[in-house]
Amino acid sequence: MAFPKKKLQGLVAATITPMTENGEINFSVIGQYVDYLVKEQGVKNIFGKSTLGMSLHVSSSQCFFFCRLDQVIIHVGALSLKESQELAQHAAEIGADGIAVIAPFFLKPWTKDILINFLKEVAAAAPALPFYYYHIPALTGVKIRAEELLDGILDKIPTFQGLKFSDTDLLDFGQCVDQNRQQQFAFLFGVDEQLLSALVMGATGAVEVAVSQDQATVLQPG
Ligand SMILES: CC(=O)N[C@@H]([C@@H](O)[C@H](O)[C@H](O)CO)[C@@H](O)CC(=O)C(=O)O
Repeated sequence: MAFPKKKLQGLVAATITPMTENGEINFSVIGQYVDYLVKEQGVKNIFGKSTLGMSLHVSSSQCFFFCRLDQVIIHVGALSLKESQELAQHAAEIGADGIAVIAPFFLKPWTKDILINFLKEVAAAAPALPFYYYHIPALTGVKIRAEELLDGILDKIPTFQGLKFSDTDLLDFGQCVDQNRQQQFAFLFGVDEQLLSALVMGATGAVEVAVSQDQATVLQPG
């Protein structure tokens, strides 16, 4: 498959994970939630199993399937490589448009090569899907600069298509953009407070929260 596929740009909504009072995923309200995102907020792209959706704290081997959207990117990061690969395969099976992965965050990769090898193995599990690296050092504790990671990344991960950059280091972000102008990468910014600056620097889009806490509460059952 030739990459890039459809370039991911503009608003990409990070989604919540609706829960029942018993702590189970509430699949029954997902249709209503998607209606809200599409009709009320004009959302066309989503980032599922996001940080906002507390994906790493929700027990589920299943990805949600959202239809009626242009692109659905599913986060498949996990501490175990095998689990991450299974989630990547599952995302491919249910028709996701791309997968994203954070760095493993307990026993951390301490060099770029170790991190790249982990990401490469996950990407290889879903070879037809565009791959995005989700850079969020404040939560993973993995401080390898995104600019360093992107250097030569296509040689290692041919499906690499972009970066979700959730860090306040705008120098790093700017270098990622500047040093990859020849590529068709998506640069999605994830720190709401710095979005304007990031857009000026060349962000192609943003992963943002498209639902307030009040609205999220409305989606919970009685
Ligand atoms: C990592 C994170 O949670 N980012 C938030 C921001 O709204 C973020 O909470 C805010 O900018 C921090 O002040 C959103 O962009 C949603 C998001 O990117 C995600 O859930 O992955």
